[in-house]
Amino acid sequence: MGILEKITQIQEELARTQKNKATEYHIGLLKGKLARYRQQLLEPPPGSSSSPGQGFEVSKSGDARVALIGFPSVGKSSLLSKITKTKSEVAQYAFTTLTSVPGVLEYNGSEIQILDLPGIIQGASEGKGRGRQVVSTAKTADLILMVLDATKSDEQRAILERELEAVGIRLNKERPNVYFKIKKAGGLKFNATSPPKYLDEKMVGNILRDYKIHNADVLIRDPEVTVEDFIDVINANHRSYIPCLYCYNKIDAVSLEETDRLARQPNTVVISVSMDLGIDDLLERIWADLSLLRIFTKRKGVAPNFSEPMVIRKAHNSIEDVCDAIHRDFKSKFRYALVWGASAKHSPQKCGLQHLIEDEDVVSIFTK
Ligand SMILES: Nc1nc2c(ncn2[C@@H]2O[C@H](COP(=O)(O)OP(=O)(O)OP(=O)(O)O)[C@@H](O)[C@H]2O)c(=O)[nH]1
Ligand SMILES: [K+]
Ligand SMILES: [Mg+2]
Repeated sequence: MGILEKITQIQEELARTQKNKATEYHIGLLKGKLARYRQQLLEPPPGSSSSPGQGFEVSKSGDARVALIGFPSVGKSSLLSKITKTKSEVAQYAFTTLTSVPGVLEYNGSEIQILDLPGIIQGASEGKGRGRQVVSTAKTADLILMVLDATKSDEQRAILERELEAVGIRLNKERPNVYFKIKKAGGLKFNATSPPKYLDEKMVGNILRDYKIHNADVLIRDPEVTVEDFIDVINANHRSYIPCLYCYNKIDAVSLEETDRLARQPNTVVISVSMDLGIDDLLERIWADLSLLRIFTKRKGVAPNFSEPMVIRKAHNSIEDVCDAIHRDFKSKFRYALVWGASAKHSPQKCGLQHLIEDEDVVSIFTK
């Protein structure tokens, strides 16, 4: 039996198994198997050196990467052509775009790479169309912009989410708070900081055995961790946690009421590329969701250049991170920094490597 059939078989079994206390261990095991087979499906065939995304790779450039993901003809290429200087072919027929087309969005002094991609359809993660390459490319993005057609049914959103889920992408989700370490001996050591609601030692042991893992330390640090989350922890190397912004295009073709309903969904923006509606709002949201910070570096006696910020990630916002971004061994020469702006208690504040900066701070670094 091929992997695809095995996957279908498990999905069918999951669908017909009633969820209750007696079946929960079996369901957990099935979910673990399903994740294992999906992973095999994504691995390149033995002997080939090609990665699943091959043919699509565009080198990363700029401060961050945004991937446009959506069904055919929702307006991905129209959007790329609108917000960057790149012109990607636009047409009424599906699958106009056949490869990845990069463009550069200049925003807040930063350069954001926008990747226009072919449309994907249901079954993409299993290899339909160019789906596999598209979803693998999505994995490399700092933000997924899911482009949806406001005139189409609500179902499109859920179908696309499932396709991305199937290749190990987790949208708008934190990595599960679980400590997991495979050992050489000692059996399973299962602990939890407070009683987990959806997991226990037997469940975890069953799933791990199916993965042929017999010795491991498991510490569940969050009682809300589910079976799916735990399976993600086992497969951590193949999981990407990526923010997703849902963007409904073509609102010119639906009623105001419908536009309003769509706009109220979480993490959602509504636009019309052809009527130029909502584009500024979209760019603002892209910027916010990328969690980037601008800092202006200043040399002694010279005013900072406010048109050319240095762009770093909010999650890595110490002076040490700034040094690392300038040069690999810059911090070995570091003496102190002077900081002006929101993060400074007084202006300027003299700071060490651990100081955390905020958006639009001005920083002067003094070296040995
Ligand atoms: N009504 C309306 N039509 C739009 C809008 N934006 C794009 N379109 C039309 O939608 C069709 C598809 O646009 P594309 O940009 O080629 O769509 P795509 O998502 O790149 O399509 P594929 O590359 O085939 O996946 C074209 O006929 C566009 O003119 C919009 O805001 N409103
Ligand atoms: K099209
Ligand atoms: Mg296109």
